[in-house]
Amino acid sequence: MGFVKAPPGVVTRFLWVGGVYGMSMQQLTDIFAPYGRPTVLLPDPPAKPAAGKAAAAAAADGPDPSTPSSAPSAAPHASSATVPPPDSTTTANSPQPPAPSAPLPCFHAFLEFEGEGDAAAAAAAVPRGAAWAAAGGRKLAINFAEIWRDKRPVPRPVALSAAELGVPGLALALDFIGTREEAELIAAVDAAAEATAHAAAEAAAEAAAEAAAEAAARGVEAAGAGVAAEAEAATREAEHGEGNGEGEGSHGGWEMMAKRRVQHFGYRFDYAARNVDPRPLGPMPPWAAGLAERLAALPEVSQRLDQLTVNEYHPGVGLAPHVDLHSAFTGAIVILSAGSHTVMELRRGGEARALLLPPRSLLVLAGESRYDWQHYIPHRVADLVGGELLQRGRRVSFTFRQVRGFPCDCAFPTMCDSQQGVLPPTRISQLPTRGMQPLRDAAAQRRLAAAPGGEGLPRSPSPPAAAAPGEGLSRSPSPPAAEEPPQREGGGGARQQAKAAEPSAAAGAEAAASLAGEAGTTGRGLGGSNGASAASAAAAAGSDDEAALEALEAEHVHKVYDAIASHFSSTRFAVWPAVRSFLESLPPGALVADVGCGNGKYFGVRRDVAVLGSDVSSGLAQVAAQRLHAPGLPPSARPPAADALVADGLRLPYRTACCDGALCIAVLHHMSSPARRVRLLRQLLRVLRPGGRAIVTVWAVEQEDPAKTIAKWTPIAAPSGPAAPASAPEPDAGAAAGAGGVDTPGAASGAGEGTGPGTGAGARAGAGAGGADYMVPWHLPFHRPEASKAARQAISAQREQRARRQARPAGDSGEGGSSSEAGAEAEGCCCCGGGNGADGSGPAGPAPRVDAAKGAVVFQRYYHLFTRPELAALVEAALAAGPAGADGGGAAGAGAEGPGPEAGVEAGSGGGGGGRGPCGVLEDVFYDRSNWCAVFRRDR
Ligand SMILES: O=C(O)CCC(=O)C(=O)O
Ligand SMILES: [Fe+2]
Repeated sequence: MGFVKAPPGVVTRFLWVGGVYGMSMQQLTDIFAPYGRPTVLLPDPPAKPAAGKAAAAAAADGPDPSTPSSAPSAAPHASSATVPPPDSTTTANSPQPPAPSAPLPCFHAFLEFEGEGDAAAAAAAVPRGAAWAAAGGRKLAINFAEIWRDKRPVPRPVALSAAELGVPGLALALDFIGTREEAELIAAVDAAAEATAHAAAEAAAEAAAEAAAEAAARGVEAAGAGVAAEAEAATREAEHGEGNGEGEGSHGGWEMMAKRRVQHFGYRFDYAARNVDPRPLGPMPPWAAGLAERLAALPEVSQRLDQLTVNEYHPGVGLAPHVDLHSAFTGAIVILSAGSHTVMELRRGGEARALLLPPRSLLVLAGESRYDWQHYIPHRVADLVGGELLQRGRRVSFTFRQVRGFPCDCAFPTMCDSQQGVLPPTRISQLPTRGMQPLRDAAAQRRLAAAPGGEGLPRSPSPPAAAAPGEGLSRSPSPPAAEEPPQREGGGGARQQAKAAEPSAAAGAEAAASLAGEAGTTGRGLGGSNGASAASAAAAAGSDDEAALEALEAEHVHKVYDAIASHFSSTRFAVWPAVRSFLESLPPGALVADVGCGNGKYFGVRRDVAVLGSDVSSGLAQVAAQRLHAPGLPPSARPPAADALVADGLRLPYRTACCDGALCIAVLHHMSSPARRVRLLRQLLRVLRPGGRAIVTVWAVEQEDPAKTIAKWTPIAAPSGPAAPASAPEPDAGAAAGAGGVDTPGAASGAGEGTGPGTGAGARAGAGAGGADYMVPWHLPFHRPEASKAARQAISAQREQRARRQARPAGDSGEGGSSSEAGAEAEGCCCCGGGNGADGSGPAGPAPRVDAAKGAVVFQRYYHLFTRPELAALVEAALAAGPAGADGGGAAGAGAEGPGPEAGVEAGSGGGGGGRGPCGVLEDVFYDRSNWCAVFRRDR
């Protein structure tokens, strides 16, 4: 226990007084006597260099690098500022306390007062930075101090083998390489760094000459001088052979981190962005490639290793706790130690274990040890291992990994960034400006462009042409542009992302503040219910007003997915077993239409099947397209045989009968009327060839965890009455009914009446057999880059709506003025967009809103939840009606689909099969984790 300066703002009864050297204790007591006669406490004498400075360092291991220091902000001073506790101050370390009148041998002392008031008065009396007459003209520095209890951890026992450590998936091989190879490897990385530095210096010199010549030619002397000076600075920097610490890495060449240096080969890891730069750096040098191959062949590894990070640690330097980003690297992490031992610790939850990594040893982190435990190296100069003190020397570690192109699907979601695990931020990723500065000037850009292996390296070969899975398929008019990573100008895509993220957070905050202000004026809070204006959506949902339905879906499905595409995509990666087994049931070489493909997560599930993905949200189609051309894919990886385009599922731009299979996963529930659902299913039937099969999944009314789902959603009451109870007819009833044709969908709004065999009620069953409509929120966190735009839009939409409401004559609450919902809007609800009929602004239910408490922009998505019989009956109805266009003539062969044909069916013409009965069969309907799934086949 001792004392340290208190953090700013903390007032205690102790004062830290600097500048006391040569004063006596008596003098100090006298000066401060007017404020309560404090006791003077002296700090420890400086520690004697003992057998163990290192021993002390090892035993009093520095605080865990990841946890905030147990001492307050002045912890670095702890050892020098430490004094024994008051009762032993003058005995423990100073057996001969100085006489009261003897000059003090220390530069600072501590004063203990009776109470905080006395200490505060004394502190206030000391002139800041000026001579103080009462102290004999000395300048005293003054601060509050507080007791520091030494909470430094006792060093934990260090395991010597993987078995002893006992973390599954971890393997340690001792003496994996010999001393000669060890020396060669270290020499190779040093040489690589030197070569890079040299080349960069030459390039910089060239650039400097070029820039100066250019400037001189232009006769702009001043500018020329400026450019030349910059270029010269760049040369100097390059000559030092180190990056500028801002992550301008290259292929080889040391990058300076705070305390250690790193080099990257194959791909560069950007510590500021905390992600791998997807652009390959070029082939690894032979020494690294050879080693990578050898390691890859180990049974514990068994995977290609295409990325190498070399870390250099000097004694006292460690590494903060982290998991290697799941989404960036796949499979095992392989670490070869050279030059010196170190101790690596692994921790999970409150548990931590330490393992000795001797020089020349090989560590493999796989499975649980790689995905679920953080690893780190305590910052020490020596390690106490089995009672023996091992001094650390320069350690160079070689960490080999495989870059991953797709989100992680591991079984350890806690630490999985792909699965929304909470990754503690690293120090570097929190630095406010680092990694965001644009490259300073053209000369420096040229320098980087010219550096071998640097920014100017040719990009990975242009992505292979996407598979052309069918003849005569029309693509979206403008193929989706690759979204990320942006072209970077020396600064890197990650920097741009980081930059983009900053204003978004700011915009979020600004948005929140702005709304908070407005909330004040309306007298309403921010987080209110959406129920009020959800009713306006209900006016459209389930009705037969086609324009209103389209507008509802545009607002509450398409626009939302466009706005949240990349965030949504980051949460969608798990391949559903049911969909996988459906895909596996298809013949090799099958062509599959993935209608509403979202981020394209089913592309490539089967490498011998071509998937044609389409989505009405161009945002999601872009994400899916990016998957095909992802620069993150290692060059050797074959992209899946797939393509992505923007298309409306109700108007699929494909030839009739061209697909062997169809996926329609989590799409049908976004269709806002029974007729539109049947239309979508009939489109699937149309593109299937006879014998082709489809799987359709929808959200079920029977949610597995209703408290976390339905209870949080906003129900939309059907305009013509409440949804039917779940006691709907068994599928067979609907199936039987379906054979007789399809009723007018308008009739379906008579939902809840129940349907029975012989009523020809397939579509009617689809409408009302227990299903229910909801608005389901999506929270787009402020820190997402896309949140900035969304927040601004949400705010301006809300302002407009408010303005419209205010402009309305008093008492006019709109069309629905008599309803309580409209009433609520008329009061000026600021938490939801309202909008619809109430102010004639369109189809909207709740508009996106900024929720300051949740730190997110909240969107509302329209969903229709299904019962089993309802889904079954809907499919039966579509089978009975036949493929889209079958009854409308003409359109089917044209490869394009107008609304006409369905209109015929919807109008009740039914019997698309020309009275020949259903065109196929419903093979199965089953429940899978809150979803109903139907598999059906087209037979003719
Ligand atoms: O240097 C080491 O041993 C560990 C390196 C590491 O964990 C990393 O680079 O992610
Ligand atoms: Fe690591």
